[in-house]
Amino acid sequence: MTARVFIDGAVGTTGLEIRERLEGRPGIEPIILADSDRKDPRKREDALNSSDFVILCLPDDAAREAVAMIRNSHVRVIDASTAHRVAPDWVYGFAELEPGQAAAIADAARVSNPGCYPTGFLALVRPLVRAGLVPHDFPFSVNAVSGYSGGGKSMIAEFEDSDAADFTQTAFRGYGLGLAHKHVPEMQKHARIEHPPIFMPAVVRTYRGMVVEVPLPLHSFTRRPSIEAIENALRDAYKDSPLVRVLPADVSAVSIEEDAGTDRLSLRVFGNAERGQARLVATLDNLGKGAAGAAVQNLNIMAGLDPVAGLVL
Ligand SMILES: NC(=O)C1=CN([C@@H]2O[C@H](COP(=O)(O)OP(=O)(O)OC[C@H]3O[C@@H](n4cnc5c(N)ncnc54)[C@H](OP(=O)(O)O)[C@@H]3O)[C@@H](O)[C@H]2O)C=CC1
Ligand SMILES: CC(=O)N[C@@H](CCC(=O)OP(=O)(O)O)C(=O)O
Repeated sequence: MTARVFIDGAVGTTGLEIRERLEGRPGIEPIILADSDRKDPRKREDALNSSDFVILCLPDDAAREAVAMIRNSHVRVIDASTAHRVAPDWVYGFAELEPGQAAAIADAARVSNPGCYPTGFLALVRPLVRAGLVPHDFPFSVNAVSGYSGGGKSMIAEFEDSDAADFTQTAFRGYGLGLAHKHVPEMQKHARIEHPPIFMPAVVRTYRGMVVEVPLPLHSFTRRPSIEAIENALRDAYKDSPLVRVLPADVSAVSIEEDAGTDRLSLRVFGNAERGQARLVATLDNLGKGAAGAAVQNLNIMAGLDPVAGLVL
């Protein structure tokens, strides 16, 4: 059976990447509206109600609007936006996050794709909290840098189009300074931690890629876990995953390009045993496992296909 997949927002940054991953795949028929129709509410409503799957690659408000337009109970939705990531009636689309999560996604009618930064943070910390190695009331902090495609078409123009009103030549820009970034509730909820993490994001002058870091003062924890225990917990959590890799910390530097252009997520545990300090580092592509790769992985799981079909490993 061929699955009809409507991509709403197909000419946006994430939508285009999803199309690339679905093109020419057996068992999948992508539905894309013509440029003249793609914002026509009637045409969208028709497409939203006549597909097997809908992937929303829209700003949050437009994603909420699209969900409200769906009347056909057969239609299953994957939302790439922030709109439903902490909604209780949506399944969180991070297959590797919990035992049983892939099965929940496979059965779900509504799946919310994780945010790009939370993907790195949650992959690093959730297994440690689950195993009791880090207390659930620990005051986490997260440092992260992203390529500018993370901000979609408008941020791409800001960095590339010298005619854009907000054109910038900056190399590094820290933001989220009010500590109210839209990804924080999602990080807190799905890590199952007591306090919102202090999130320190930055955007840098490269198109795609991310480095997400979490520092851990192991000496301050009652169980004072070793660096090896932390790394082993992560290895154990992802031992069956083709996309999430735990790599040895045998490098002297980590670069943002490391997983750019792929759908992988790489984790490393650096540290200083004597000082009882660890530095957890995740690399990924904001448009790969951080967006389009995760959406296609979720579609594969929901449609009963090979979970990594169409993905770049
Ligand atoms: N970029 C990234 O790395 C990531 C993005 N996401 C999320 O994915 C979603 C899409 O982001 P991204 O692709 O970056 O954004 P873009 O701005 O690049 O693309 C959004 C697309 O949606 C279209 N659109 C806006 N409103 C409507 C509407 N009412 N009806 C139909 N189409 C509409 C836009 O049209 P037009 O072309 O005319 O502007 C545009 O093509 C967002 O919610 C974002 O938060 C999630 C993870 C990572
Ligand atoms: C560099 C940059 O600006 N990034 C975006 C997040 C990108 C993203 O993934 O947004 P969603 O997951 O919420 O869709 C931001 O910080 O708002």
